[in-house]
Amino acid sequence: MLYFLINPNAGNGKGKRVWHGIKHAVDKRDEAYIDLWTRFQGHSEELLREIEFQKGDRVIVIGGDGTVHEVLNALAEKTVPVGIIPAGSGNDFARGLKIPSETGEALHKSLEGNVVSIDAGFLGDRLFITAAGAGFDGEVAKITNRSWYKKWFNKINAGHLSYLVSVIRVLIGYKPTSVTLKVDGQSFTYNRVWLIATANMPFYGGGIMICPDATETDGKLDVCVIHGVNKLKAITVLPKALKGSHVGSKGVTVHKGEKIGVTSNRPMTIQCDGEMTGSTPAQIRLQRKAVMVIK
Ligand SMILES: Nc1ncnc2c1ncn2[C@@H]1O[C@H](COP(=O)(O)OP(=O)(O)OP(=O)(O)O)[C@@H](O)[C@H]1O
Repeated sequence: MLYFLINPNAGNGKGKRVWHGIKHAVDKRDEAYIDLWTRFQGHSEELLREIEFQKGDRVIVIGGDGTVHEVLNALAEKTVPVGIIPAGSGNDFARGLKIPSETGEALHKSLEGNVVSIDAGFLGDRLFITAAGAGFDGEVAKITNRSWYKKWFNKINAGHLSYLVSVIRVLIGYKPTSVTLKVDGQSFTYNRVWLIATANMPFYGGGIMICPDATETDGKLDVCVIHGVNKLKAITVLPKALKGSHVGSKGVTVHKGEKIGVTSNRPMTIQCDGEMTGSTPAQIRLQRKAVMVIK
């Protein structure tokens, strides 16, 4: 069975529009399908956990990173391949997998693409697929998801600008803190830490290439620490991250590992796949080949 999991409100209504745009093509195919519609946060997980999947079943998500995050959490223990038709405002998961942003092409890819197993990160028992970040990016995720302007920017198809506005807002009041980072048992202490991003895939925050070398099949998490710089310098580092050219700059250190521990002097807000998920201290680990995706 083919399951379409649709978040109608992803991308401020784009999810619904995308489904209506492809329904005719889906109906014309021979394969039976069921369309599942999410109604609230967490609903994807409820819907999918009720299904007894059979061999050969697939789930195609129409939504953004938040919906993908929920779907993969529900399917982590199961061998059900997941395709994606991007309909959110950030779509970092689709971008990282090089899924076309054009709906028809993404549908074709979801139906005919290759099934591959990819790694996932875990913060406790919560799975993340793109990145988990503590500090500055956690605050940005928190205020973006609560903001009035996210809807507004989505309406004009400029979802990434919501993150940019939030970055500026957080930058004004953010106070960096000292952090002890443990990477596979080795300890590192950093002062004036702005953020620690633990990435399974290169992009987060709507196209920011925070860990350009992160690969979802290498059995490692890439950890980017931005530290030891004042606000003025941090302002110059952050825009470089849009292209991944911040790596190598003063105040940017990258590690790779499977088990990451973060403790900080002041609690740092944590986001997983763009959703606020608590605060430090945190234990993060990589699980190899944890989920199956279609790409
Ligand atoms: N019917 C619904 N109404 C409101 N929110 C919903 C609904 N269905 C799911 N959600 C929640 O909407 C949130 C945002 O969804 P999603 O991340 O897919 O879209 P987005 O925020 O526009 O895109 P992105 O995360 O890529 O920026 C998710 O946390 C999801 O649980």
